[in-house]
Amino acid sequence: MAAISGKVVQHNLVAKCCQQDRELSTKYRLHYCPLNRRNLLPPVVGKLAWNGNSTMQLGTLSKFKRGIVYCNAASSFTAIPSVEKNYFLKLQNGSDIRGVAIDGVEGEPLTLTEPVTEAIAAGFAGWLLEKKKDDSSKCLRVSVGHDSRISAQKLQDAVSRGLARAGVEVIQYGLASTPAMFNSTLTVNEEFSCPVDGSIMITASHLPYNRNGFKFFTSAGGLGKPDIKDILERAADMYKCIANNDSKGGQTAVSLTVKRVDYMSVYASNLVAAVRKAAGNIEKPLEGFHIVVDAGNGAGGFFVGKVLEPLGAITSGSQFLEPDGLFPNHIPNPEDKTAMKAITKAVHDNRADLGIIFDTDVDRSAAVDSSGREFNRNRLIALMSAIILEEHPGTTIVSDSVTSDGLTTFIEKKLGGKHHRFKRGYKNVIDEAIRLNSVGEAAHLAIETSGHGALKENHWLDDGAYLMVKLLNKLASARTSGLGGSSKVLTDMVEDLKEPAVAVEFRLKIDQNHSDLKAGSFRDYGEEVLKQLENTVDSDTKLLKAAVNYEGVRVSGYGGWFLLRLSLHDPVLPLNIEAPSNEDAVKLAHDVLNAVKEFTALDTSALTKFVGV
Ligand SMILES: O=P(O)(O)OC[C@H]1O[C@H](O)[C@H](O)[C@@H](O)[C@@H]1O
Repeated sequence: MAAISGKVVQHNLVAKCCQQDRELSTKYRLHYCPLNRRNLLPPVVGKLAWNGNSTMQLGTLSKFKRGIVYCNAASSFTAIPSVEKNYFLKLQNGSDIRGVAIDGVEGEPLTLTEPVTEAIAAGFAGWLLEKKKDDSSKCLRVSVGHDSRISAQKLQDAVSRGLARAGVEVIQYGLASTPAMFNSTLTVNEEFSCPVDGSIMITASHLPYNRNGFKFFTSAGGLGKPDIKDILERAADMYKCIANNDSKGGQTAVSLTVKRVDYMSVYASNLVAAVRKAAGNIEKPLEGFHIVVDAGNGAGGFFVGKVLEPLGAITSGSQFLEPDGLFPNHIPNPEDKTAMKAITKAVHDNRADLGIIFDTDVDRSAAVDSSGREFNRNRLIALMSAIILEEHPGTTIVSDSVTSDGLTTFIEKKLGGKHHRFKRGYKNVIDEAIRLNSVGEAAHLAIETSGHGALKENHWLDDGAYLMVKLLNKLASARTSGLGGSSKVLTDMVEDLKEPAVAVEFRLKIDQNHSDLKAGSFRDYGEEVLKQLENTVDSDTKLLKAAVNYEGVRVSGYGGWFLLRLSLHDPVLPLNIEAPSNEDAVKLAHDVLNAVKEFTALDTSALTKFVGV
């Protein structure tokens, strides 16, 4: 743990340091704009005032004065282009912030610049301070971690500056997983400066190398859409403040303390403890199990050395554990076919008992059994449901909307649980499970086919590593109770899951510039497409609309089903089809195509190809 302090120097020197030594780059000296608490109440545009004498730390102020923003130092950037508020709002991606952090990809201009990042971090600090205003006696602390992206260090530095502007104590974790960042708001361990009041994870999950983004946490969980909007609005005002001061050239020297903490060791030791406990307090409950991990060069490599090996597992053949933000081997994403092939091959090549794969920031995962069968998508949900329903008989399993009919039958008929098929989006699924519990319906698992899975017992946190821990618990406890020593125990648990012969997904793009949109939004256009499809289905006796459905149009027919819905983020209508044969899948696709063909802004070429027209 290193405490670093510094004085103001030119930012270009900082940039040079960053280039010279990534590891040491946070030992910068920086310009600093220590907003006092007043700055962090909702800013009122047009009432910015500058106070060259105010160096008060946030925690020491007790009185609030709304509407006036005090800044007393210069920006750390030499030339800050002015941007509109809308620029910030466009960075919102559901309950995350996402943007382009590396320049050079055609058609993808840089959006997450350092000043923008700094303003976003200051916006979060402002939001957090307002939430914690009743606890004004202490200086707030915020942990910052990142995945393996090549822009990580640059953004971590900018985030730290933004937080420091607000007088917030910055605790850097370096390479970390998203769930670990949330956990740092709950862990009580003063040696590691925990719990923190808030946490920022710098990640863009499985998106290409040039993207990056932020997820935010407090002890209440991940922030939701309205909070993100609030933070971006604050950031837009903060940005003005930075740019304004920059143009005036004012600078004030203050020091910044950055603590570095190896929190991933704390987080991993909790996972180790959970498996040991489940196995009856055995020190090495996985001794003899051969488990290979594919971290896809993301942040998940820790799972081998810090979780599996202390538990006694053999991990030889694990691959792509070293962080590499160019992702040279495959996209770190369990939904990606190449990624799943890679871990399946590793299981075969090493004759392993189990394969585990994580996405870049480890909030998602999937597994592969010793025969190479995937525990992914519906099969992962089925396996997790089997485990959770053993622990909580009759409980409700909340899933996303693209889950199969076979899964419902499995959960309800075989496992005796209740399947609540809700909407796509991990936050939607988690929030729905929390809501069900609040109205008296017991739900212990919220899980998406994407590999996001959250358990009530784990604070409703979608944690890919924790999901895998539940599988390891099962392996270890089965062997302890003499039920065998291989992943067959897991495979047997989902033996009765009926899987469709054909499962396909088409992502039908809406051309936002097409005249057929009549200057309306792609969402309105997508809704019209869905309405049209619904009307067509209603008049077709071979098709049956799902009685209960929370998203898009879900229809049964020809022994299978389809779901057409609006993407959460993109101008896209994803179409999922599952059917007992290719012929039946084509029939379903054909019906959808017929219903939507007059929507000329919708790219149905892939669907047309599939039906062979
Ligand atoms: O609606 P889509 O475009 O299919 O995207 C939906 C997905 O978006 C993100 O990746 C979220 O993290 C997932 O939770 C969600 O399922």
